[in-house]
Amino acid sequence: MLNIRETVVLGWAPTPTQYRALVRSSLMSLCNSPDSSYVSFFGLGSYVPMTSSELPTLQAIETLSAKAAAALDKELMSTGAFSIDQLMELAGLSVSQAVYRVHPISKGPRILVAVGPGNNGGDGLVAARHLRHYGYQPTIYYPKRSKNELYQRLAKQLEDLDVPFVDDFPAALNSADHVVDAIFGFSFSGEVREPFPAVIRAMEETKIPVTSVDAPSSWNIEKGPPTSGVGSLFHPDVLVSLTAPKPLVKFFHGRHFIGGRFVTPTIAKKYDFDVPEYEGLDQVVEVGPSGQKL
Ligand SMILES: NC(=O)C1=CN([C@@H]2O[C@H](COP(=O)(O)OP(=O)(O)OC[C@H]3O[C@@H](n4cnc5c(N)ncnc54)[C@H](O)[C@@H]3O)[C@@H](O)[C@H]2O)[C@H](O)CC1
Ligand SMILES: [K+]
Repeated sequence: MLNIRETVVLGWAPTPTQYRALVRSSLMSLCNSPDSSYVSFFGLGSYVPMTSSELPTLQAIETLSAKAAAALDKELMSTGAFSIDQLMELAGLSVSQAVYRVHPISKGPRILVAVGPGNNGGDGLVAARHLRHYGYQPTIYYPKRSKNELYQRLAKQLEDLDVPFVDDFPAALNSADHVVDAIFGFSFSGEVREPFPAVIRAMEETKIPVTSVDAPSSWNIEKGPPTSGVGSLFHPDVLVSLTAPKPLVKFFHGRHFIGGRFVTPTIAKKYDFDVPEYEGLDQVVEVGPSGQKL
């Protein structure tokens, strides 16, 4: 959409409704810009009478709390009639597509995937398989292997593709071109327990780009990065929010994608978020700071 200055230059006279939309979208981008003093400088809000509900808030992106995300997951697998395998396959496929977009093979094929003990880790295992089929060379760090049959099958599928599993994450980082952080998602809570503190520290310090699955691991789902200690300096370059962003996104400043193309309009309405506009075959949509499609 054109911004206010562009419309003035073009000499186009907007109708009151169009003007209102322009003011709103300009305010939205200004509010989300690092220099929000522009808002008062232009005094845009005073040109058109706007109700308080029309005025954008600083963080307009729609988010799902950890509790709501877990309830939604449960609902998809009960009334929604999905199996966990299906959801995880689509979640992992989304992650693989986001990695393909931000880190094409020409930037380096070696993808180190850090896999946690729960479903976030499962998304990472699925993403690694797709990345392998795209021609990348994934390596898996999976220190807390689950006995659950689903994860065992996902690991076997990778072994059958000769994808290596390694025990030393910091060492593996030395020969990686990109990292996928699939350690913890929306069920993470408290302080990071062993053996993951060293892994989070390595991701804090590395210069290699990191893509986090659903949440930067170690961040509180509502409050973002810990104020001190492990994870307080962890700022991944890319985040793939699954189904809908979690509240922690307001602390995230990198490239942000939404994936998990399986939500029905009815479920989205019930949980009060919009399904993003996926294009064509895409399993991810890149969004800006206020959740708008880029
Ligand atoms: N609908 C969707 O969008 C889907 C998302 N998926 C992914 O699933 C995760 C949530 O998975 P869940 O199994 O509930 O939990 P996590 O993977 O986040 O982690 C649980 C795991 O971690 C351990 N743990 C928790 N806190 C700590 C800690 N402080 N230190 C060490 N370990 C910890 C806990 O014991 C468990 O073992 C979601 O984010 C998406 O990525 C689904 O794949 C598909 C549907
Ligand atoms: K993660």
